[in-house]
Amino acid sequence: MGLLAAAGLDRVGVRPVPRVAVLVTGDELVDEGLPTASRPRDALGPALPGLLAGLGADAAHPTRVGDTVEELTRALRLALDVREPTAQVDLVLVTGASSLGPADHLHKALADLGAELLVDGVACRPGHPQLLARLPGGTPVCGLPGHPFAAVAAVMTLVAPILAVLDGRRPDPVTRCRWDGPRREHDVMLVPVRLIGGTPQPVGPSHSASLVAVAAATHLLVVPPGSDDPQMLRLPTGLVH
Ligand SMILES: Nc1nc2c(c(=O)[nH]1)N[C@H]1C(S)=C(S)[C@@H](COP(=O)(O)OP(=O)(O)OC[C@H]3O[C@@H](n4cnc5c(N)ncnc54)[C@H](O)[C@@H]3O)O[C@H]1N2
Ligand code: MOO
Repeated sequence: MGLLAAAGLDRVGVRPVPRVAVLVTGDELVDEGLPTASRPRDALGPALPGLLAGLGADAAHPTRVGDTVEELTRALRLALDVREPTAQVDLVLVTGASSLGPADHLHKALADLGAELLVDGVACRPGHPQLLARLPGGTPVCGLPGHPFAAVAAVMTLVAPILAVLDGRRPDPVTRCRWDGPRREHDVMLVPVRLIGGTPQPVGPSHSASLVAVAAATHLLVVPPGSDDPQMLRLPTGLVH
């Protein structure tokens, strides 16, 4: 504002920050205490608002949704059925329901709502069970994998460009680096790294179920099969702060 005033600009165009509804599925998830193998802590409810804020979006309070198609369909309807114009959402994210397991109900819920499926799976690791659909009113829905690092990878590659468009921003220019680290034979590999002296260094073993490596990283490398000059995506600080 100070810069605008100093430049003598009395009128400027503004856009509202894109609003995102986050629906977290998973009856096995717990919200306090130490996790066990069968009862993991919900890591995405706490992680996504900060990560999305770092990408320029407002995702206030994630909603926990039970693992039935009826509950998910109802939650999607509720997220969209907001009368107050300033509270309407521009994008809906659903975690942990886009794969093909018995508790993965997003495909069915979207079909019941008459949504158009635009992307159904992406050839990347982690994060392949991600999807993009458009609901009849036009609102986009992204399905994010339940594994926390896989979900962050999907946010950085699928959700971030959608937010940039909703926000009227140009996509960030593509930044590349040299890379002689691991890559996959068939899928794009997403590797959390720290930039040290301009060179990307992997931040230890990264597993799709763990946020440890990506929380310590500054960038995510997008390494296609056979590539030695992958694209670097800068991770917003919101993931760790
Ligand atoms: N039949 C198939 N099954 C699976 C496939 C597949 O292609 N076919 N892909 C596997 C991969 S890879 C991933 S990733 C997962 C993603 O599936 P979902 O998105 O449906 O996620 P869930 O199965 O619900 O969860 C996976 C894992 O992550 C834990 N989880 C879920 N939500 C959270 C959260 N908010 N915080 C922390 N941890 C979470 C959940 O308990 C599971 O352990 O699908 C595979 N299966
Ligand atoms: O998308 Mo899954 O992460 O590849 O574990």
